[in-house]
Amino acid sequence: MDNREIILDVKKLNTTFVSDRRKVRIVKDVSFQVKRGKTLAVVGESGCGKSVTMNSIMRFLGKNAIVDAENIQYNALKNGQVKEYHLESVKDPNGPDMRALRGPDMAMVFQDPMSSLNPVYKVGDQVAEGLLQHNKGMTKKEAREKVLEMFKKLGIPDPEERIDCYPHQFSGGMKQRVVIAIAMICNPELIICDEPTTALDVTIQAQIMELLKDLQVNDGKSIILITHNMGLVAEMADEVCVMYMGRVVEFGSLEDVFDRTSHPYTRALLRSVPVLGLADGQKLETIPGATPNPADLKGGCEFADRCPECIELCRRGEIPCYEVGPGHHVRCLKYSSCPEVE
Ligand SMILES: Nc1ncnc2c1ncn2[C@@H]1O[C@H](COP(=O)(O)OP(=O)(O)OP(=O)(O)O)[C@@H](O)[C@H]1O
Repeated sequence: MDNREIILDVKKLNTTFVSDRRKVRIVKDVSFQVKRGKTLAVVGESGCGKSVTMNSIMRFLGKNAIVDAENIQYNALKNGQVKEYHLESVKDPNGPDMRALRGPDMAMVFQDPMSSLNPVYKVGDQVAEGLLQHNKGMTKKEAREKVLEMFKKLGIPDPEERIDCYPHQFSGGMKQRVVIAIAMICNPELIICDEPTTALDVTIQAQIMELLKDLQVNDGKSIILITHNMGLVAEMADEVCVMYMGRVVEFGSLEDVFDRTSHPYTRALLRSVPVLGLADGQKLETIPGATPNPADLKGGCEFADRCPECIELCRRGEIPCYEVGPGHHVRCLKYSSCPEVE
């Protein structure tokens, strides 16, 4: 697949946090691709490293994080031409290279709108800030017009009045629309949404998801959606990346992961959430055991202690990833007769 089709290519991403006492590797050899104009859902239990993976790509982590990768290639498509950016070689996470990309190319929407908005500034000014920063010649009046246009597009009612309000004057759903406006205002190609609706009630959740789907389908945006909600995955995702303890354990199309589920962890994860409702008398299952502490891991498959199909070999060395079908990758020795993925 060429760079036109792939907007983000991540290969062997590792992130380690360093404290005064020890180093803990949280993200381990993570590889995945995001197709242009498609939605990739990233799922897995709390603490498996989904946010750290995305924050490593965006270089949002603090000084105690060591980010290392073979490749973090962002392929911008502007005026029909592809331009490659190698984010793995960016030295300063807050330097001009990353700052130029964040906003006009890649943007992030976080879970809690309140922590993304500054309570003491008018929402309109917060949305305009990115525009003015990235378009040096733009006047405040022109920026205000663009913000009004964006508010209308995102379904914020009475934009002329709302633009001069403060965050506390907005409901949760409206605040999240403002956060999406901040992410969208510079027209990025790739939007990373980290559980964008977790803090919202169910009806508002559906509206925000519809908005994101519309941005993907009608504006051709590429979306990475981190979520715990398998119903949302089924509705939104073209491809799914399943993570467990900092590793990608299964990656494939929505159909691969939902209908041809291959990794024992994905199977357990799908059985533990009501995807399409349960049959009469059927109980929701839980995954036995608990996620181990990342600092206490031994060799072998991280899921071994909780896996019903574990064999002795699973506890030794690194477990390779196998291609069980076209583009369907599974990190499990059950598939060792399939070709190994690098
Ligand atoms: N700045 C940090 N310093 C040290 N450890 C961290 C830091 N940020 C995250 N971690 C650890 O990294 C692990 C993965 O966290 P992460 O937030 O990526 O999980 P997640 O899969 O996104 O979980 P959730 O679904 O709950 O958001 C956790 O064990 C967390 O404690």
